Amino acid sequence: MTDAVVDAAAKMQLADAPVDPNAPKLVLDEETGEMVSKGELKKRLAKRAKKAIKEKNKDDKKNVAATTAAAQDGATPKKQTPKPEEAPIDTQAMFKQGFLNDVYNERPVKPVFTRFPPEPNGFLHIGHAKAIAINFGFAKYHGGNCYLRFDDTNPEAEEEIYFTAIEDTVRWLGFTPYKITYSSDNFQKLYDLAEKLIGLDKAYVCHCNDDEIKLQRGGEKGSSPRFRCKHAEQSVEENLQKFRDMRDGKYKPREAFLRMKQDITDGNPQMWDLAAYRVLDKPHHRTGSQWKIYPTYDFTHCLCDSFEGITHSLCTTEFVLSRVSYEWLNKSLEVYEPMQREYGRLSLSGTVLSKRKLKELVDRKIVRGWDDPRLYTLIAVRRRGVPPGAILEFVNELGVTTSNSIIQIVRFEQTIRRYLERTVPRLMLVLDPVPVVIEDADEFDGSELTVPFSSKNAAMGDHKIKFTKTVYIDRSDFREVDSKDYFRLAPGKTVGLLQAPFPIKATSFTKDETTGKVTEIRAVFDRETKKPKTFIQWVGTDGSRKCEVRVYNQLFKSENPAAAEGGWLSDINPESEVVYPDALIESGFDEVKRRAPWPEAAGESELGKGGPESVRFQAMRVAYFALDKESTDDKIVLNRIVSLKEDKEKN
Ligand SMILES: Nc1ncnc2c1ncn2[C@@H]1O[C@H](COP(=O)(O)OP(=O)(O)OP(=O)(O)O)[C@@H](O)[C@H]1O
Ligand SMILES: NC(=O)CC[C@H](N)C(=O)O
Repeated sequence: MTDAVVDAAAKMQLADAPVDPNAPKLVLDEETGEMVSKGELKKRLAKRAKKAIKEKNKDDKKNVAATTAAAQDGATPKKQTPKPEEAPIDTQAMFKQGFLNDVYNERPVKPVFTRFPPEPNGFLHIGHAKAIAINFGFAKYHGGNCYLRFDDTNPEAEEEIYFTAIEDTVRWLGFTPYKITYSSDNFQKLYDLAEKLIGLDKAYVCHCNDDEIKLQRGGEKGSSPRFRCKHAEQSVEENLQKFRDMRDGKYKPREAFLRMKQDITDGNPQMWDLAAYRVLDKPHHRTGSQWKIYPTYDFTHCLCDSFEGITHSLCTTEFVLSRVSYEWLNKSLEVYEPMQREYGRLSLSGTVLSKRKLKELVDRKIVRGWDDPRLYTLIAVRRRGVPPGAILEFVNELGVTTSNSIIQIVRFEQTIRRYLERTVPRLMLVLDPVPVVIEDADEFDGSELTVPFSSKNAAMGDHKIKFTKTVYIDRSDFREVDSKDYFRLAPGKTVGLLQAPFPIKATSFTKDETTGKVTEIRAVFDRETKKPKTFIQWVGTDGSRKCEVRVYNQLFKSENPAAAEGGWLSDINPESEVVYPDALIESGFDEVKRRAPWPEAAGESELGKGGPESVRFQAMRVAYFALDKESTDDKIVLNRIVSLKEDKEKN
C-alpha cells in the first residue's frame, strides 16, 4: 500500500467507528475526575470502600454518644443524598399525595382554578418557583387553569420591568397563564364592594394615628385590654360620606382610612379591624391618577380570588392567620368563597434573597446584575443555565407540607446535576490549554473521528471531530515530575486521550523561564499500551474554538451570611467567579448550539426558542456548562452550571 492509501484507510477507520474496538468503555472516577475503564474504577472503589469502612468504624465509635443524644432530642438523622444515577422522580408526585392531595380532597371540585399572585415589585426568586410550581401545577394536574395575577395595589413599589420579567419567568418554567390579570383591573368593583360593606355597617372611616391604633390593639406587649375607637360608632351615612371624601381627595394620606369592623375581641390579630383602604396620592402605572385611595392586601386578595372563581387559593404559611379575615370578608359581602390553604416557604441557605440585599450587591457591582449567575433570582438561575425542568424536579423532590424549608445550595445542585446527567450532550473542553505535539501522529493528522454525544443515550446521536498532530490538554493534566500515585501525563508516563487512536506518552516539555509555566509538551503514541489507566480530554487545532469560561462557586463563604462577623457583605467568597479567558472547546459545540434547547423539554420546547442558556452540555471531566447571554458570534462565553461532583473542585 502506498502512503496515501494507508492514510485514507486510517482516516476511514477513524470516521466510521471508535478507533480501537477493544477500547474500554470509560467512566468518570468522581473522586479524581479521571476517565478510567470500568475495571480500574471497580478496583479503585473497592480500595476506597475498604478505607471508608475503616474510617467509619472509627467515627462510629466516636459518634455513638452524640447520635443517641440527638435522637433523644428528636433530631432527624441526616438524610442520604441521592446518587446521580437514581431514576428521575415523578414530577407530579406532589399533587398525588400529602398536603396538596388533602387540599384537593377538602374541595374536590372541577374545574379547578388557581392563581399565582406576585406583587410586581421585584424579580422572582427560587422560593417563587415553588409557588409557581404549586399553583400552576395543581391546576394542570386537576385539568384546570391558573391565572397569573399581578397584585398591583401598591403603586409606590411597582415597576414595568417586573411585570415583563415575571411573565417571562412563568413561561420559561413551562406554564401558560390561563389569563393575565391585575388586581388594579378591579379597582372600581372593589370600591363598590367597600361601599356595600359600609352599608352593612361592617366598615368605618377612622382618623386614628399609629400610636392610637396600637393602643386599641392592646398596647406595647398586647397586655392592655383591646377596644374600638369612637369612629366605629359613626353612622353608615357618615362613613359613606367620609369614604367618598377619601375617594375625592379631600383627605391627605394618613388623615383617614377605611377599616373593616371585624372582631376586636377575637384572639386573632387579623380580626382587629384591619385597614381596607388608604389615601395615597400616587399615580398608578395602570390607572394613572384616577384613584387617590388604594385597597389593602387584606381587602383585595380574597375579593379578587372570588371574582376569578378561584377554587383553591394556595399561599404561604405567613397568611395562616389572614385566612380568618379572608373568609370573613367574602362571607360578609356574600360573594363566592374560594378556599385558602397555606404551604411552607422555600428558602436557600448560604445566599441572600431579600430585595434590599440583592440591590446592594448589584449597586456595589459585586455581581454582574440582578441576573448574575451567582444569585438565586430566577432570572439569574436561568442565565446560569439551570434547566426549568430541574427546578420543577427540585420542588417536587422536596415535597409540599406546611413546614418552611431551608435548603442548602448543594442540595439544589444535586438535583440539577442529576437532571443534566441524563439530558445534555457531552463535549470536550480544556480550561487552561497546553499544546501537546504528538511527534509520530502525522498519519492521523486531520483525520475525522465519530464521537457520540452521550455514552448513555444513543438518541443524542454523534458528531465528527478532527484529530490533529498537535492537541491541547489541560495544564492540570500534566506533571513535570511523575509520581507513582499519579495517573495522567508526565514525562515517560502514558495516558489515554478520549476517543483518540492511541494513548500518548510524554517525552519532553518546554517551559517559559520567566513564568515557570509549561509552554509545550512533546509526546509519542504509545501503541503498546492497549488499556491505559486513565483517559483525559483534549481539543484539536482544527475546528476547535476559543472561549471564555466563567466558573461559579458560591457567592458567600458561609451557610449563614447574615450571621457573619462584620456583616453579610464581609462573607463574600473572593473565588465566587473564576474566569478562564483562553479555554478551548471542540468543534462539536457548533452542533450542540444549533440543536438547542437541551433538553427539549419544560418550557423551552420550541426549537430555537430557548435563549443562549439553553445551549447546555457536559464538558467531560470538567463540569456542566451553558452559553452566556454575553456571547456573540465571535466570542463564546460559557457559564458553569454545576460541577460534575459535589464540593470537590477539580484539580
Ligand atoms: N420563599 C417562598 N416560597 C414559596 N412561596 C413563596 C415564597 N415567597 C413568595 N411566595 C409566594 O409567591 C406568591 C407571590 O409572592 P409575592 O411576590 O407577592 O411575595 P413576597 O412574599 O412579597 O415575596 P418576597 O420574598 O420577594 O418578599 C405568594 O403567593 C407568596 O406566598
Ligand atoms: N395570598 C397570597 O398568595 C399573597 C400574595 C401577595 N402578593 C403577597 O403579598 O405575598
